[in-house]
Amino acid sequence: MDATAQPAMIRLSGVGKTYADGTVAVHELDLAVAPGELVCLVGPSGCGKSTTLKMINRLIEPTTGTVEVDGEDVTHGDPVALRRSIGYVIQQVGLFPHQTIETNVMTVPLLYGESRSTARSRAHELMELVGLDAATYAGRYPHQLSGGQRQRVGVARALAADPPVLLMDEPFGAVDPVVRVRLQEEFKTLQRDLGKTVVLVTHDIDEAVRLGDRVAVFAAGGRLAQVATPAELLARPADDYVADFVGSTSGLRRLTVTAIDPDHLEPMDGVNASELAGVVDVGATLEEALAAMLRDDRPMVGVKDGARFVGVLTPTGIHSALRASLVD
Ligand SMILES: Nc1ncnc2c1ncn2[C@@H]1O[C@H](COP(=O)(O)OP(=O)(O)OP(=O)(O)O)[C@@H](O)[C@H]1O
Repeated sequence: MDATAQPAMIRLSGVGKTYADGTVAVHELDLAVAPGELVCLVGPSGCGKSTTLKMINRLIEPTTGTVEVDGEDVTHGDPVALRRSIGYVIQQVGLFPHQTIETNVMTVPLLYGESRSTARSRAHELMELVGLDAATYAGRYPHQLSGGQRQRVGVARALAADPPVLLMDEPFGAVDPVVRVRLQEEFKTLQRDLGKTVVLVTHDIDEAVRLGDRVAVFAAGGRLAQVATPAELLARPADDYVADFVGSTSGLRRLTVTAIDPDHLEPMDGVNASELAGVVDVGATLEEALAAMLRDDRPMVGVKDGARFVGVLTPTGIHSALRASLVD
């Protein structure tokens, strides 16, 4: 995408960062993030992802280029006001250890001058929003929560000021893989519902393609190798570096990001319902359809559009859909 042409909530133009010791952390980066979009920055360790994120909220000042948030050049404003308008979630959540969860989440509303009772009810509302039962957890201390629950509190606290923009640095990095996938799915739904603009740093390509509307792949020296939708990135990596980074299992990952296409369904006629491995919605991914077939050990899954059956999907249909996504 041309970083100067589209409407953007966040626009980085020619942004570079060279540290005092001469390390080029980010090199002439152009990236525009649309309102409500979730863009993942992914790449190996040390390629400038965190530096990029911190230049958006001015925890780090760029050496070159401009950073705009909602049309304002952030280098000209007050950095404290800027940081209040941008939620920031990091891996080690940074909760206050000697304060209860409720007090941790109330910090931001109180900073904004809310009364204690309004701040408390806002904190409870936010806890429920991220899937934590306020009655159970409000009075607990951070060490009495699991890693995944602490991460939820971190997200609740970042949402407390209702910022239009959230920056997240490896937000799900500290939790085990099973909890991680659940948090990712819940976060994606929450982000869609709230319409926040999100830039999320991860080194995990699976997380990036699962969560991102678009994925920006970084290479050493803070060079942007490709920005694309997950499906495009997996089907058409821009060069050998990206192809290698998305890996030899990119075919499997494409199952996760490719939706069922009604053109690849077979008619329902003559199919006995007992032959079906359940029913999925036409908006489901190929991964969900294949998972249903493997789970029930049946070679086809029914596909519904609302209440209406639109056909059945077989492994051959999945194969055709994957091939078609390569030539689209
Ligand atoms: N204060 C600093 N002074 C000098 N070099 C730095 C400084 N901070 C970061 N760097 C270097 O800048 C480069 C980019 O670092 P950055 O933290 O942005 O990478 P990253 O992609 O987020 O890495 P990771 O995935 O390991 O967190 C690295 O080579 C790092 O060593």
